[in-house]
Amino acid sequence: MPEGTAAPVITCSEPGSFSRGVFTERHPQLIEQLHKALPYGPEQHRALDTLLSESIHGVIQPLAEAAHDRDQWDIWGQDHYGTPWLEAPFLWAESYFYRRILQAVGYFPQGPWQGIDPFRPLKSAELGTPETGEELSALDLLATRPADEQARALLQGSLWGNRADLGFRMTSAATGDAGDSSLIADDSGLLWSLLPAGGDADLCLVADNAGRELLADLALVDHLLRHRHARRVVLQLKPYPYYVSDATTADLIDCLHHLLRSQGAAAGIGERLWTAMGEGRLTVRTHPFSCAPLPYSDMPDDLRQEFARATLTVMKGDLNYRRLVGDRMWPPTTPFADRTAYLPGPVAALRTLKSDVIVGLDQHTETALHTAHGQRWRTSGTHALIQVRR
Ligand SMILES: O=P(O)(O)OC[C@@]1(O)O[C@H](CO)[C@@H](O)[C@@H]1O
Repeated sequence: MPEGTAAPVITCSEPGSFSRGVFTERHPQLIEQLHKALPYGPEQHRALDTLLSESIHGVIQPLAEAAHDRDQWDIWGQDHYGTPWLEAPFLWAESYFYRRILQAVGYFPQGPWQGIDPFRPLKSAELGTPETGEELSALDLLATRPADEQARALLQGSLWGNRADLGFRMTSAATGDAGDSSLIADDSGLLWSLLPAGGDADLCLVADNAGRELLADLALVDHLLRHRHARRVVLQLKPYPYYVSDATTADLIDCLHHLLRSQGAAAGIGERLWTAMGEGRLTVRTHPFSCAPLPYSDMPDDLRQEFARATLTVMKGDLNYRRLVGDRMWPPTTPFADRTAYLPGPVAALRTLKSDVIVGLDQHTETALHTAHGQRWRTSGTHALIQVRR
């Protein structure tokens, strides 16, 4: 297939497709939750409902005249404004939907709601769940195991932590698929060969969700720094709330406080990471492109240079995967290395499968998955992958 163009772009136009269900089933539930999450006034409630109705039945409207990023979105949206939401590229439309939620609740303009994350109540609730507590307690036992066993377990924790995505769980709870988990591609050996213990690696971790997933990522980062699998870690977070539970700096701080308030091994992780930030061994970046409705192949030069400096870039989660390989219906056997060749430096994807995009499988694996699960394995979050290109 010719580079980058031939596979169909995923849109929401097909009735019954996963992407259409995100707009027609998941988003109404999300807006319902947002109405209840914070004591919004009538204007905010109205704006949320108007957005929902526009996104299902209407055409894409531009951002408000006064929006600080109106010019940027006018460029990104020039091919899409005025067309039905459900016909626009899924990646573009979903990303813009989240930007419009922020407009509806008044997140950016000066005023009483400036900077109030509409998703924060959902994210905070997750940090207090018994499941989160159990996962942190399990770190005590893990700490008694040999370092390489800990490393492998923490990598798996970070990978499967991606299933704890709040947007995804709105529609997955009813599917009953949760027990059927498996790893459909496992390049973890290659990943560890790029991050040997006692080495000098610079790791760039492009984070995904806050809460449980970020806690698992932080436990992994702590181990990598402690055992010198990495000399320095750059953690890329979102500059503002996005895709329900995507991690911002505020979410990182919440997670660090949560770790510090915990008992045992978890508290130690919090303390070491706090120190590592103070010493510059763990740094945080919030590049505006992290919330762009575009694939990483369109990234600006400064971000490209950031990835080029890293010994390894690890991209967490489903959305990052869509942006990394392109949100298209690729033949599943398309090589991962081909789809990521544009990215300077080695890259790893750690992802549970929650959308239709998939590359890098061998024919036998794809056939077996299809025979056992139909198309559900692509979107149900029951399967995961670790794919690495050196
Ligand atoms: O990036 P994440 O958190 O792993 O997943 C984001 C996600 O829930 O959002 C999209 C649908 O809303 C899907 O691509 C994906 O399942």
